Amino acid sequence: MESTHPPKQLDSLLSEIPEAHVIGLTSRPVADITLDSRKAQEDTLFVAVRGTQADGHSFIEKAIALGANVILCETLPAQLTPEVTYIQVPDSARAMGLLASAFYGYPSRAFNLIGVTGTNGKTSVATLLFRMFRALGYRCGLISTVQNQIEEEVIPTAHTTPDAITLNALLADMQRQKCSHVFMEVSSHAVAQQRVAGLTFCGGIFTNITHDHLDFHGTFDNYIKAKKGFFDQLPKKAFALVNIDDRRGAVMVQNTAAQVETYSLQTMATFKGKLLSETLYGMHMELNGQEVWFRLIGRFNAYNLLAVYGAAVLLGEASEEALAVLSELQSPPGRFEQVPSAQKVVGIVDYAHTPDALLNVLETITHLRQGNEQIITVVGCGGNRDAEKRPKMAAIASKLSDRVILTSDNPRFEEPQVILDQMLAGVPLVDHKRVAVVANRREAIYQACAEAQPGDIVLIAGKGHETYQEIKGVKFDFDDRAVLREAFAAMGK
Ligand SMILES: CC(=O)N[C@H]1[C@@H](OP(=O)(O)OP(=O)(O)OC[C@H]2O[C@@H](n3ccc(=O)[nH]c3=O)[C@H](O)[C@@H]2O)O[C@H](CO)[C@@H](O)[C@@H]1O[C@H](C)C(=O)N[C@@H](C)C(=O)N[C@H](CCC(=O)O)C(=O)O
Ligand SMILES: Nc1ncnc2c1ncn2[C@@H]1O[C@H](COP(=O)(O)OP(=O)(O)OP(=O)(O)O)[C@@H](O)[C@H]1O
Ligand SMILES: N[C@H](CCC[C@H](N)C(=O)O)C(=O)O
Ligand SMILES: [Mg+2]
Repeated sequence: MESTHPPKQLDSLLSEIPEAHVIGLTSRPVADITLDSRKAQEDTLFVAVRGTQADGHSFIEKAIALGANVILCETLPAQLTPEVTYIQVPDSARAMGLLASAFYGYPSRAFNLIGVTGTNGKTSVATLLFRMFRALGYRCGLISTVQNQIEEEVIPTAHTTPDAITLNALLADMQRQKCSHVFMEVSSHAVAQQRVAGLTFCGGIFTNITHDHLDFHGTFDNYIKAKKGFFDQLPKKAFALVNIDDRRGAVMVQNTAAQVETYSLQTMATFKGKLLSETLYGMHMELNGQEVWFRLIGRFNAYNLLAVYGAAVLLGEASEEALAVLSELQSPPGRFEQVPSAQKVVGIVDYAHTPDALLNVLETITHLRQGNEQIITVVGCGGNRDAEKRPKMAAIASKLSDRVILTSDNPRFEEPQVILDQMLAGVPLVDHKRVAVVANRREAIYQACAEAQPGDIVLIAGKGHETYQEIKGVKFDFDDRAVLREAFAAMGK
């Protein structure tokens, strides 16, 4: 994002990073901060970060050639350019977070900032909170996988949690637009890469942790550490609201300074819920003794609703009013989104792209099925992402569906057939006869519709709200909901 912010003096920023070793002038203007050398301009501060593909340190000269006057780095170049100021720090990503926050005038201190972390449920919880607080009359901001939003204004995004500079620029916009509450997803990548360093949160929420992103974190322990890192950073005044039914819930908050509060469907907790009954249209729950009907379904959504309710109460909202608003809210786009058909086939598009999410969604569908209707699942796994989840997701799909069509998700730079072979390897031999492989996602959805009889349930999993399919660096238009609707119509279903 290009900065529209007034220049700052470097001196005033340096107090954020007392550990820094500085070479060169410190009384000079900083017009912008960037971590991409290609975006450097006159008076830009360039941050050299070691990434997964490249080392930002190798682009220092390029940034200077484009006008960068300050370099923030971990290792000094062998040759220093005389007119340039070098700031050497042990962790440039972390220093960047602190500087970005100061550069934009500490926007996160201007409102209530709530971060949501966990493998699944972040978008659901953050979006429900955003919609709920707007309905309660507050001016709100949202930072999520689907989109960023300031009140009515939608700002497209490519990340769940943007980099520290983009993020602080966005938060500064939210401050300018007088938001009082901002709800954001905090991905594990974001914590590991220090994208949220320097932000002041007034609350953190932990939904759950299950298998995902082992390609990036290496081990499950590292993945847990990344998520826990978020709670370790919370200030004393903040709340840390955790799902205590998750095995790792207690670990998340063992070193936090924040006030710990819990939610649960199973045990004593600050916010205790019970799922009383559910249909395809909603569920009936008890929350701290109050019975409420919600428009969302699935036990996983009972957890999400508890988290949202708990956060609202911790933010000072009256319990009855909060529940009244919450009971009217619909699921976010692509989360258990139903696509109706004339012949009463039940179409469901869901963003389940982890083993746990797929299991939850299929268990919910199994629980809701009335009799002999078939469950037909179309699912794939993304390329250039965790490969270990592929056989697991296929195994879950084949165990809990009558018919499975394995297909492509976003292949990115991988060969679709290689991903499909890895998925198929997880399907027990006895189940192979119920599993088809159709690499083309559109054809796979059409095949599922062709096989569906009235009353059957067709689940299209993995891409939810996404409106593209990414193949070899190109994003082609593709929307599961539109294709499913089109397939139903084409077949007169
Ligand atoms: C794995 C990962 O998180 N990658 C992110 C990371 O890129 P990277 O570490 O690979 O960067 P790199 O290409 O190695 O380059 C290193 C540094 O050199 C710089 N560079 C590079 C080239 C050049 O000419 N000049 C230059 O200065 C780059 O700007 C970068 O600072 O930093 C980049 C800049 O912030 C991100 O855009 C990029 O996101 C990529 C596109 C991505 O796909 N990320 C996904 C995995 C992600 O972050 N997902 C999470 C959500 C996951 C979830 O919860 O399900 C998210 O929060 O979105
Ligand atoms: N609390 C939950 N527990 C387990 N599964 C959930 C939960 N909430 C949602 N899901 C499932 O996970 C999918 C993704 O949900 P959501 O988008 O809210 O998660 P997320 O954490 O934001 O994911 P991402 O990491 O991609 O940002 C949903 O489509 C649903 O299948
Ligand atoms: N935030 C997740 C989204 C995965 C969505 C799925 N459709 C895929 O492309 O793998 C990721 O970047 O891993
Ligand atoms: Mg999300």
